[in-house]
Amino acid sequence: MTDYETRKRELGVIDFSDMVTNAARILEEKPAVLGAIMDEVDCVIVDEFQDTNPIQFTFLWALARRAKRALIVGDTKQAIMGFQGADPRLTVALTQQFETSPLDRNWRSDPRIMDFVNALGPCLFGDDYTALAAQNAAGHDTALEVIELANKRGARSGGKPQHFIADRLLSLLTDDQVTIVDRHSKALRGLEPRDVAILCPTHNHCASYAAALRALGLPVRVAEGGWWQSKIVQAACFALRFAVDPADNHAAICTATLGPGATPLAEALGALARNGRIETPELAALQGLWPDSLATPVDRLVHQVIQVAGLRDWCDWLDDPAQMRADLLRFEAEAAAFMEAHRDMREASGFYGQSANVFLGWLENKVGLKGEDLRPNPAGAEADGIEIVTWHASKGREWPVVVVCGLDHKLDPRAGTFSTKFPGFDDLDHVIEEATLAYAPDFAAPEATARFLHELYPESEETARRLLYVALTRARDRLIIEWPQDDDKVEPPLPITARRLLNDVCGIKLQGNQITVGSANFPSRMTICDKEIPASFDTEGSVCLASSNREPRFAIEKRAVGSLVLVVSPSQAVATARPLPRQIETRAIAAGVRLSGSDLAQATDKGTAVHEALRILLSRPDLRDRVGQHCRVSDAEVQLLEQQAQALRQTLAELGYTRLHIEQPIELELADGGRQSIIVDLIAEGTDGFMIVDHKSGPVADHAARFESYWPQLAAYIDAVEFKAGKAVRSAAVFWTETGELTLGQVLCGTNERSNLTTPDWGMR
Ligand SMILES: Nc1ncnc2c1ncn2[C@@H]1O[C@H](COP(=O)(O)OP(=O)(O)OP(=O)(O)O)[C@@H](O)[C@H]1O
Repeated sequence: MTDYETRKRELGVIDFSDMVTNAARILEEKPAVLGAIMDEVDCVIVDEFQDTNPIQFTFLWALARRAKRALIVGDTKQAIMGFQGADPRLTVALTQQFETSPLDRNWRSDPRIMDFVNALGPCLFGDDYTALAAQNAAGHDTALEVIELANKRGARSGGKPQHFIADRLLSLLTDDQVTIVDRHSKALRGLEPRDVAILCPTHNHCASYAAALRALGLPVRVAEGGWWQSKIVQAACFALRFAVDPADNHAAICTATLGPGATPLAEALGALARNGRIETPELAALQGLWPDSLATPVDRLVHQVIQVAGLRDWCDWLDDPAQMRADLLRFEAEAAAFMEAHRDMREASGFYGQSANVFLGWLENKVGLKGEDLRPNPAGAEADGIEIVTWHASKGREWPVVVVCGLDHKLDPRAGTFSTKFPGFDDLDHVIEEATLAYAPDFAAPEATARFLHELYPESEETARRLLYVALTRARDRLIIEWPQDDDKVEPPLPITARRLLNDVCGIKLQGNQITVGSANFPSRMTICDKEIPASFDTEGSVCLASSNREPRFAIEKRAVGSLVLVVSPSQAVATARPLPRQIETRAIAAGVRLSGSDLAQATDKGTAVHEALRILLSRPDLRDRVGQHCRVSDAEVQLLEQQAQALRQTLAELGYTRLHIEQPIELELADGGRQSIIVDLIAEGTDGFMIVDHKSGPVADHAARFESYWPQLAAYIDAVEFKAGKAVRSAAVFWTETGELTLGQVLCGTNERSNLTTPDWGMR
């Protein structure tokens, strides 16, 4: 661990837990920082407090205890993140030391579900359990249901639990009599797949239930995250990183080992150690994209990377090729979205520039937001499907109909895992200082492992109780419990399962059409399953809920897709009908600026900074003092850019253009059905026409030749400006920021006709 810490320091990097610990340390050691933050905060609110681990707590506590007001919301009954170091005793300690106001009402569930949960509560949590009074009226339909399985989950023949659940959901969804209360209108309406969730203990369970539902043509949303971690997406990310920085060894190793070549890790590391480089065809092809990759727009670069690394073909060799292709398509779509996202929007969320690394940071940030990591469904039109989530991921969520599955899953402590131990929580200011890390070793001899695991059983059982509580409290209208066969194990240690908790701890009994808990009876619909696979699976495919052939109620309506609209960017135009100006002259108008800041490593970042600085200096010279910090450029550079802005203004005025339109957006519909969305850096307006100026931040040697190569782009701007403004563009210019020169030419054609406005010829430049 010490070596790890030292190495991190040497490399100047931090890991995820450092982010929280360092932040907490800064607040502790630098009162001025804490003061500056707290000056801006009126109230600190922490939700889902029971899942806060003590490291996070130290950070949040530093804020909360100095806040003018603090509100902490949590429920120890739902503390299920122990594996991340959360300790429910922290919540208990807090409730003992501060004023609390218990929540004793429930606005979610049908009272018949709540009565059942309230009967189980004291069995699971003892006297600490506060019954929640249901606030909603009882519905008209069944609220509790049990599906009792005849087979054990592992039985080799007959139907599996997922078949019976899928079969039951199919009948519910095709029965017009089944209704639920619409959350918004409060009116009764028919049940739809999106109203239903299946809660499973593990991701593997989720996958098997999804497969069974799909086999019956039921639409499914496996709401587990995983797109970002999908093999193809990770491979694409690393390949992209490598394409913009072939010296990035980490990206090289990951691309070589993850990607199509599947080089063994030892081999890749060996090659790196011996030769300082790994040689694979993919890496060679990716390296070939460099250094052009630094200046290629990200969406185009992503496309090139996928092509040269052969990622699309590789999908066919992976498990679930359709899913992989869908994942990869989303990656491409995200690159396009990144390019299209308005610069201000990106910058507002802290992402400057358009480089590949900024894109990956932007994407990672986006994926981290709730609900953004879902994998696209390869079949499409599944957004309205039945959701399948783990018990853990169901926390905080709710659905009209919830099926709780996998009560037979073992929740025993596991060997080879770490846990955090805290001696006490009396002194909330110093909880972390006494903490220790405990490890449950995994020995070859099971009895040796068992000795260590033995003492973890009580804690695991507590967690199992809370997990069960979370799962049972997600339903609004109908709670369906899959009731597995017992495992028949009688010798201790008995496995910890939710089923055993319900049987042995709560004393649940299933009798006739009711569930009995102690002396209380709860009416419930009982289905006692056969051993055989349900008949609906014999006629596989004949049920017409398949995504391509589903009734409109189950899917997005089927309709012809209109012809695609081409969105065109003039910077990609490679040809124009407009003749090149006959005379092209270049004038030096100011000193050149070449940004040197290490913050702006990529060519595109530098270009963005120059454009942004000129935009501000031309349109809001009064904000000059804030340009340096905003654009991450030095004072000396701001001064040069300011001189350039003044020189531009003056030169344009001398040419007769006194009114400037800075970064003018223009949106056009083209005659051939395309759309053009452009931003012209500078449109200068004079009495009898316009001059357009485009800033270029790269080096320039042959001005006239470069002007000519940009001419299709400038011509597209001219067309657009003439069409929108109805006045002629008299001249066009490129302002080379690196040299402070202006290259300009007289525009030869007159006012454009709308019919002339067509998609510029574009392709790979
Ligand atoms: N005062 C209220 N009036 C009507 N409906 C409410 C009210 N408060 C909450 N609800 C509804 O009750 C449901 C549960 O609310 P919410 O998710 O905030 O509860 P919670 O305490 O966070 O639940 P849990 O911790 O079990 O996930 C939601 O559908 C919410 O819209």
